[in-house]
Amino acid sequence: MKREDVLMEALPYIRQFHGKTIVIKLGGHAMVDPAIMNTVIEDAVLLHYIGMRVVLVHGGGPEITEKMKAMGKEPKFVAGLRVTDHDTLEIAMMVLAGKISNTIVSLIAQNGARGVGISGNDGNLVIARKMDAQKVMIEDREEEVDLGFVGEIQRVNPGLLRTLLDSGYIPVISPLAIDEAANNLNINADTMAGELAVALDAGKLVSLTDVDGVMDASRTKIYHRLTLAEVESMIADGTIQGGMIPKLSACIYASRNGVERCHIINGNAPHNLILELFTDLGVGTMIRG
Ligand SMILES: Nc1ncnc2c1ncn2[C@@H]1O[C@H](COP(=O)(O)OP(=O)(O)O)[C@@H](O)[C@H]1O
Ligand SMILES: CC(=O)N[C@@H](CCC(=O)OP(=O)(O)O)C(=O)O
Repeated sequence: MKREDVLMEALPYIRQFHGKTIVIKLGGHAMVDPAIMNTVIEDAVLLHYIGMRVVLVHGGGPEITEKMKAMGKEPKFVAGLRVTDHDTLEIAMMVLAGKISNTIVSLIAQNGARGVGISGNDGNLVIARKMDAQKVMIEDREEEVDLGFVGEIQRVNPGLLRTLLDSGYIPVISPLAIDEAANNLNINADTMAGELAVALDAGKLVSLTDVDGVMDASRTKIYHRLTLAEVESMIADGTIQGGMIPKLSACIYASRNGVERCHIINGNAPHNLILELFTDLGVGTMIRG
């Protein structure tokens, strides 16, 4: 393709996205290589400079798991959610709101923009309640498992985010929330990103992970376009599993509540974010209602 054709393909998208809000979720599995992570932030800063209102929500599951193991704790997940006791919550807060948030904010500064790291508990941004015990099958019996300090989001007060965006900052959000009694709660980062996208009337929700997009059951074929009905049937028949479930549940929720497009892309290949947004075919999976 000629260089001018590349630009011409991108220009209509640049015009279309100007002024729109985009919530970008950086999965823990998409933040393993610092050099590629830098290209993701380069892309996010580019989107900011072409006039998009960029909000970053980060995960950090693998790093929380690593720190738990180093402290002799065995991580446990139920339906993709981490069982979070008091010590695990402290580790999650250190890793998410401490190390990862600060790393992303520095990368934004290195790329010439201004990031502000906040958690869902800052300024009562995200109010949650402790999630009810979940039913799981253990051998042949159904048992209830208490997830501990894991939150179910009740409401979002996006005023603080709007103020930051209006002032030209890129907010970087850690997936923690606060309950009515001011306890901190651990939230799945994809769920958090979906809720924030809806609260901000975002045009787009993009989730960066470690696979190219939503794949078939044999994990050999990627789907570039999926409808909500197709996603629901792939969850029901078990094609979509594990950490992909909260990701796609967030897409379903966001799409049903006004977010125009949701994308799942691989964050481990350089510049996939702009390739997905500014090319006709894209590189990952785009979901629409
Ligand atoms: N149908 C599917 N297509 C692609 N990946 C899937 C699918 N079902 C389950 N997965 C798994 O979901 C994982 C991504 O979720 P997760 O590990 O939670 O990532 P992240 O830390 O980026 O949020 C993939 O690595 C893959 O193993
Ligand atoms: C309740 C719950 O599961 N919280 C997640 C928060 C981080 C996260 O979601 O990170 P990824 O996006 O990298 O998976 C956890 O503790 O792992």
